[in-house]
Amino acid sequence: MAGGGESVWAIDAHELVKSYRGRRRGDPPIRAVRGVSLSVPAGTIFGLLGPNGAGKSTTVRMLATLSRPDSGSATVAGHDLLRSPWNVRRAIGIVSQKSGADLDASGRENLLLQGRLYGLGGAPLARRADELLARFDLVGAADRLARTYSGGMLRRLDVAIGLVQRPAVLFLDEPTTGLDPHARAVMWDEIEALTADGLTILLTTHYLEEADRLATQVAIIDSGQVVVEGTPDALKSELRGDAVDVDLDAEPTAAQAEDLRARLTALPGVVEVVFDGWAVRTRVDEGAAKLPAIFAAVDGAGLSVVAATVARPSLDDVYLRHAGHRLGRREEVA
Ligand SMILES: Nc1ncnc2c1ncn2[C@@H]1O[C@H](COP(=O)(O)OP(=O)(O)OP(=O)(O)O)[C@@H](O)[C@H]1O
Repeated sequence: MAGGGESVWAIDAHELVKSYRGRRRGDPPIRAVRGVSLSVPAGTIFGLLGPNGAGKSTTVRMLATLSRPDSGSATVAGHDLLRSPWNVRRAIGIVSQKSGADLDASGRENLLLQGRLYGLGGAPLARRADELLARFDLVGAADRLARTYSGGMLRRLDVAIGLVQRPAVLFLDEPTTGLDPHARAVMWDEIEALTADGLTILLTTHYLEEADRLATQVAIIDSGQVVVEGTPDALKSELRGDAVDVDLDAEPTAAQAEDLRARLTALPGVVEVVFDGWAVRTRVDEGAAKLPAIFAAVDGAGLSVVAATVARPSLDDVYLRHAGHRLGRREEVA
């Protein structure tokens, strides 16, 4: 018997495939997910990243039993997705991007309603609701209609609703889209704290910094396939060197650019030089230590430095390298 909890993997998916019918008759099928495999250790946060249409939602919908894979297999919380979908359903919580809260009910009522859907009731459910209201800092607003909540409060209520039945695995779809920076930081702390109780979270996000901050492991998905997977640090350390950007006092002429490129590439540790208008962007091993030599090269080419920055490669750079383009971000809706 497949019991929840004993498996090392909270989610173990192999070669999931899903196509949709084309929009019109005769259109080829849309291959939304083309062989996605994921292994998520219990008690960790796994970040699924990718642009619009990459196949993230389809992957999550399959793992959450909301859509049947064309082929492939998976276990979620130790239960086989295809053979025991009801067991999977009982072991998971889903927080979609669109709020699932009833705006005409209070926060507390929303939690009680969700609990009843899962067959809970009486004093244990009332206690669970109180516990979640306290955990998500909603005690003061517990008996107010959800429609009076701020965006951050509503998102916290959404997560609380997803947790009423104590799931082993929580699917969190873009939990901070549309939140202001303060509300986002609060939400990040809340999400991080959830894993302390052993909860496993599959987080889909457009924010690379969100995945970097929260996820133990990330997978970048593009055109229905995982293009790269690893810990944020391992992925970033694959990119050699620091990003050293130097703003110049003028756009270099072709001769100056050529001269500067030669001077820079002659320096030990410089692995890339790109001219970009009035700036020169370089990737340099131990970038901070090389700044004086870089400044001297700029001087030598007859140019002056206006400003310079040294940064470690970000998950953004990793994404660019593997997906071949920057991750498009959605407009923020406050
Ligand atoms: N029900 C559907 N019928 C037809 N095509 C669909 C359906 N759902 C998704 N698709 C298509 O499948 C592909 C993958 O979509 P999916 O929603 O999984 O991507 P996503 O990475 O979640 O994108 P987003 O970030 O926009 O939610 C897209 O080309 C999309 O248009």
